[in-house]
Amino acid sequence: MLEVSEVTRAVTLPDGSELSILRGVNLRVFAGERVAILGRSGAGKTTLLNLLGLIDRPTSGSIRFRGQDAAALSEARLAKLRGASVGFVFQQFNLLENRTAHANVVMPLLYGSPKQFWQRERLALEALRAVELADRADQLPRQLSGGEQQRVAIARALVRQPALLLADEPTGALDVGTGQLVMRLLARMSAETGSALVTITHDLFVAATAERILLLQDGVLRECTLDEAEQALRADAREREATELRDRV
Ligand SMILES: Nc1ncnc2c1ncn2[C@@H]1O[C@H](COP(=O)(O)OP(=O)(O)OP(=O)(O)O)[C@@H](O)[C@H]1O
Repeated sequence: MLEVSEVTRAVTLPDGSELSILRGVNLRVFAGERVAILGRSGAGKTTLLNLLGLIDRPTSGSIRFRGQDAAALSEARLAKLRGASVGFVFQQFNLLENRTAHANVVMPLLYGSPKQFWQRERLALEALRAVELADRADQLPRQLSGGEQQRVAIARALVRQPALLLADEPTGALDVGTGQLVMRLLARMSAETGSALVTITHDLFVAATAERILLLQDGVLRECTLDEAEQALRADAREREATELRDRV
């Protein structure tokens, strides 16, 4: 479904030097799979998410999405593919504040197929029912708890039945218990809809809910067990602490 080969991403800093963020990322995600990408702060997780979600283009390497080479598509075709095939869930929910839960979920359907457009009211209500929030459809985000807002965001992400659901620190703004409920809901929804779920996180508990764990470190991705990921993150943290101490003295 998604095939990433030897992808690099570099940015030019204000002083003219190049910062190499991703140095040769390889990844295959199959339909319906649940994958976690784990990495410490600054490892390049958001940079990678923007590439997987067809928001940015790589500096080099290739991204194939459902058999199509992303590099060969115009901006307009890429945006169309993204709208139809990728759903996003963010740490801060990103709901429109002055729109009801139902109106938020309707939003992506305004840009959908003619059938999705004409059936938008019903489809949005069904999506809210799937996350058990149909009875809160007419409420504004501020009238909902954090966990409920994230469930609305999940309904919005899935309402066009995307092949890929990308979740960026989806539990980051929630307490532990609510975060677990949200992760269980994401796993259930991905199983029910057949969407692949790629969750980007620095939280080992969140990563533990995936079928496959990949660690982003030194600009590359490698598959690992939860124990290996934990050790690598600990070693990273120790190294950073030592550097900070050295810089202070
Ligand atoms: N456009 C840019 N210009 C300069 N530096 C950038 C740019 N984009 C990313 N970076 C740097 O690249 C590194 C990776 O950034 P990124 O946001 O992808 O990390 P992350 O793993 O998502 O971090 P966090 O978990 O803290 O959000 C960081 O050091 C960041 O400062």
